[in-house]
Amino acid sequence: MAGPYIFVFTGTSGSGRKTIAHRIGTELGIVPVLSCTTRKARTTGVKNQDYHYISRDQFNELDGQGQFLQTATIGKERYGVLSHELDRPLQDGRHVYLVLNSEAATLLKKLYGDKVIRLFIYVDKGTVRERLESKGMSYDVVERYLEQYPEEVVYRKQCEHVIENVELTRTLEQIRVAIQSHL
Ligand SMILES: Nc1nc2c(ncn2[C@@H]2O[C@H](COP(=O)(O)OP(=O)(O)O)[C@@H](O)[C@H]2O)c(=O)[nH]1
Ligand SMILES: Nc1ncnc2c1ncn2[C@@H]1O[C@H](COP(=O)(O)OP(=O)(O)O)[C@@H](O)[C@H]1O
Repeated sequence: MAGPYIFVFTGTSGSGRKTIAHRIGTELGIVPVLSCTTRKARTTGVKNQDYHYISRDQFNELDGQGQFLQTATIGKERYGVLSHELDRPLQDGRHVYLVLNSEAATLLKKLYGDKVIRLFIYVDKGTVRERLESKGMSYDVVERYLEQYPEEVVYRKQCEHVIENVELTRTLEQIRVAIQSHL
């Protein structure tokens, strides 16, 4: 078996990256590496599945100790991946997956090279709005996602796989095939 690989789910916000990543990760036994965030959990997500939700003080303490591989400030909130959470499973020879924006995906690619496989997930803007509004996502978040869309969508050109998430079952099948082509 090749690897271990770092599968990075990236793409446009609200396209289904977290949903798809956790479904496929669980199915294929790939280790999730969750980011820490200072943002509050949303009622529309599965708490503790998406992030390690920590306080700003905790974040600053970990940051001061140099424990993060990288950090980002998005809006008013901070995000970061703990180095040991990524390196430990890799040292054990286990494949991992993360859900990250393009900035963090690019950094991982620079650091880990061919080990990193980026899966770019997207849907059109109208679908983002429709899906998120129907799930009760706040107006502000939906607007922010739509505003970021033009900037985020161009990153697909640099990713190893690009998949439009129209129908979930079909998307999962496409992702499964993409991942298994590396294993
Ligand atoms: N640069 C960076 N981005 C991250 C990290 N963790 C998560 N992200 C991305 O930052 C964005 C966070 O925005 P947010 O509105 O909270 O979106 P959501 O968590 O995807 O619903 C998403 O695109 C995440 O994939 C990280 O450690 N570093
Ligand atoms: N193929 C799909 N069809 C309909 N709804 C979907 C599909 N994929 C994901 N969703 C829903 O879209 C919303 C956004 O998904 P999420 O995984 O949070 O996206 P992201 O992580 O890219 O922001 C969630 O409510 C999720 O259940």
